[in-house]
Order: sequence, then structure tokens, then C-alpha cells
Amino acid sequence: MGLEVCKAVDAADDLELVARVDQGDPLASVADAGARVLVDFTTPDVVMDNLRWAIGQGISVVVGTSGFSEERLAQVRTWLSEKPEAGVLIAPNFGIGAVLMMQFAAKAARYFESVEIIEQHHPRKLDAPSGTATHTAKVIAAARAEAGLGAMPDATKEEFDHARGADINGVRVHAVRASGLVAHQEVLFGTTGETLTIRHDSLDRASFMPGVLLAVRALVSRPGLTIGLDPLLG
Ligand SMILES: NC(=O)C1=CN([C@@H]2O[C@H](COP(=O)(O)OP(=O)(O)OC[C@H]3O[C@@H](n4cnc5c(N)ncnc54)[C@H](OP(=O)(O)O)[C@@H]3O)[C@@H](O)[C@H]2O)C=CC1
Ligand SMILES: O=C(O)C1=N[C@H](C(=O)O)C[C@H](O)C1
Repeated sequence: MGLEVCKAVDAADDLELVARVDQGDPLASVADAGARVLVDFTTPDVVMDNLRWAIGQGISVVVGTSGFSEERLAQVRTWLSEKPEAGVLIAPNFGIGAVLMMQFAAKAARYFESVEIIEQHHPRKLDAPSGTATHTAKVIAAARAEAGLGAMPDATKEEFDHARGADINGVRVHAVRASGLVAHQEVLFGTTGETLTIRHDSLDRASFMPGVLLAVRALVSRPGLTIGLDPLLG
């Protein structure tokens, strides 16, 4: 993703790529180069250190790295309150189609008694389930709670470990890893006599770049914490 972002920024007429940082490179080179926005696609282990450093320097940050809990978001808000000029945008998925998939799923949630999420990724992915699937489960769970829906029907009494997937706020999420895949997700809804499947496929990492560039441009004049691309899409 880092390479893909560098290519996309380089190719944009209105943006200038001033620094590239890989593991082991000094972050100070970002500040020395006069960067106004830092884009972080690293790992959940290091992203918070990067964020703390960048916010401390007054540099805004676009974050694609997954692994953001409520506690992490609260920490970012605290850091930002000390640097009101800085902005941070954290998005579980920068693909426009993926953002729409999550919005459609939230809209459908109230009408179906059952829903499960099946995400599929390349086998080099470190985290499971994906940030996108986790976020989708949370927005579906919130929509179900708002509509007064209870637990989903499920008679399972005996199971091999994890056979029914991870339980995220009451929504089952299944993670598939296989060579050849990029990033894919299905949200499967069911109710009496019908199912609805909402599916999104990222077939190439270029799919994330329009969303990343949109966020970079917005953050030049958008202080505070923004979650997801939705507020930028109107
Ligand atoms: N929000 C979105 O739309 C998307 C989010 N992602 C997320 O982005 C993250 C990265 O994904 P991906 O690019 O596929 O993963 P990769 O493992 O291919 O890349 C991560 C890179 O970060 C480098 N790195 C590790 N530590 C640091 C550090 N301290 N400073 C700078 N660089 C560092 C790694 O170096 P090294 O190889 O030496 O360890 C590696 O090159 C994941 O969390 C993934 O889930 C991915 C795609 C889309
Ligand atoms: O690691 C990936 O590849 C991806 N990670 C993000 C996630 O965890 O949801 C976004 C997309 O699914 C690709």
C-alpha cells in the first residue's frame, strides 16, 4: 500500500511527494521535508507511535492501517486536543465501493433477522478479521439495536473451535485467506423466504487510491478526528 500511495501522490498534479518512510527510516525526514500530510499504511503495532509523533509535529495524518479500537480512537482525540491545527482521518477502507457496501449493509440491517459477514483476503494479511469486516459488523449491530432487533436465530450446540466465526457485537464474521485474493467482502442477510447478499471486491490495490487522495486533500484544511470516508463523500 505504501508503494501504491507514493505512485498515486506522485501522479497527482496538485500534490507533491516530499518523503517516503519505511521501517527503520527516521520519521524526522517527514518533518524536515515540510510535509503537511502523512499517510500511514503500516501495522497495528507501530501506527500509534507514528500518530503521536506526527500530531506532536502538527502534521495531519491519513491512516489506512487497521486495528483501531475505541480506546485507540480516544487516545488520538486526546493527542489532537493538544494540537488543534492537526487533523487525522482513519478509514477502515478507502475503496469507494467498499464504503458504499458498508452504507448499504447498515441500511438493510433493520429488515433481516439474520446477518453474517464473510471477508476474503490475500494470505499476507496480518490481522483477522479485517478492519472493514469489524467496522461493518459494528454498524450493522448498531442499526439492529436501534431497530429493536434481538439475537439472531442459531441452534448451534456443538462446534469445532471458531467454526461459527468471530462474534463482533453479536454479528458473526468469517475470515478467509487464500493466494490470488486481494480484498473482498460479502454481507449475507436472511429472513423468511429470502436472502440478500451485498458483495464488494477490490481486484487491485489501485482501488484504494481515489479515497486516499480525497482524504489527503481534505486534511490540509480539516482539523480534528474524522472516521471513515463517509463525511467526505457527501
Ligand atoms: N484502509 C484501507 O483501505 C486499507 C488498509 N490496509 C491496511 O494497511 C496496513 C498495511 O497493509 P499492507 O500495505 O498490505 O501491508 P504490508 O505488510 O505490505 O506493508 C506494511 C509496511 O509497513 C512497513 N513498516 C513497518 N513498521 C514501520 C514503521 N515503523 N515505519 C514505517 N513503515 C513501517 C513494513 O515494513 P517491513 O516489510 O520491513 O516490515 C511494510 O513495508 C494493514 O493494516 C492493512 O490492513 C490495506 C489496504 C487497504
Ligand atoms: O490488508 C488488506 O489488504 C486490507 N485491509 C483493510 C482491512 O483490514 O479492512 C482494507 C481492505 O480490506 C484491504
